[in-house]
Amino acid sequence: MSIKVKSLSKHYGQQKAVDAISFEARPGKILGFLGPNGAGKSTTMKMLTGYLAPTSGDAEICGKSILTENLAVKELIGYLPENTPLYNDMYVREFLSFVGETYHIANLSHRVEDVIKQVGLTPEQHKKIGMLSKGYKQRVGLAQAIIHHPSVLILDEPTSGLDPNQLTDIRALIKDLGAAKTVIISTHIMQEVEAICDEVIIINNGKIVANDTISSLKNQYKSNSLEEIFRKLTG
Ligand SMILES: Nc1ncnc2c1ncn2[C@@H]1O[C@H](COP(=O)(O)OP(=O)(O)OP(=O)(O)O)[C@@H](O)[C@H]1O
Repeated sequence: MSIKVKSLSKHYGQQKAVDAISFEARPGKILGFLGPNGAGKSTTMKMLTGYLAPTSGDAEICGKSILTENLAVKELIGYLPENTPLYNDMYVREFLSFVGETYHIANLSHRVEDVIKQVGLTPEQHKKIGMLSKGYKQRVGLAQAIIHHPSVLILDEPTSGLDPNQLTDIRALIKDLGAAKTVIISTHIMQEVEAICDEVIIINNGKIVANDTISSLKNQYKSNSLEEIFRKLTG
């Protein structure tokens, strides 16, 4: 298992944003992390990536604890946060080199070259990040998430606000990356889940209400519509 979440919680005052959730994720699978607004998806992702300390519980990323091996965990994970914060005044290559340096990547200029190709940034590679369209900014976000060859990718709504062409490209890229890595992706687009995810977790009010493959959820709820199942479990 490359991700093992053990009774993880985050409380904000009285509110249990994430309430003792446990789940596992393995390599070669894309796990869809679904739930209504405010369900606790981003909070969970921030805890797994070491950006937010849990109130209780723990998680292991490739055997390393998020509580005690925070630095090792950051090296194992590529993270694309919601509303990707990027340095708008930096050029694409400059930014990716900067990120690469923080990971002490050998042959960095080659790696930057490769990652630019991989995410389809070649035509825009000489621009400042602030000049890029949303879809290309998202590609820069993905590039910074994969530059250090992480085993685990955590992507928080990576396709929100993209046009249909960009959407197709980014989904294909995520699917491609998912072949060798463990990928967790949060999204509100059920079509996307059907297109790229192998398994789904549905979270509601900080608790897991479903954790299964799409086909077995459909069987269990006797419905062919993931949207309908989502509404049933979270409405
Ligand atoms: N820093 C914070 N302080 C207080 N409450 C917070 C904080 N961050 C998140 N919350 C609350 O925790 C709950 C879970 O938020 P979270 O952002 O994890 O939800 P989400 O499932 O990612 O939602 P969305 O789909 O809208 O992105 C929400 O009720 C939110 O208001």
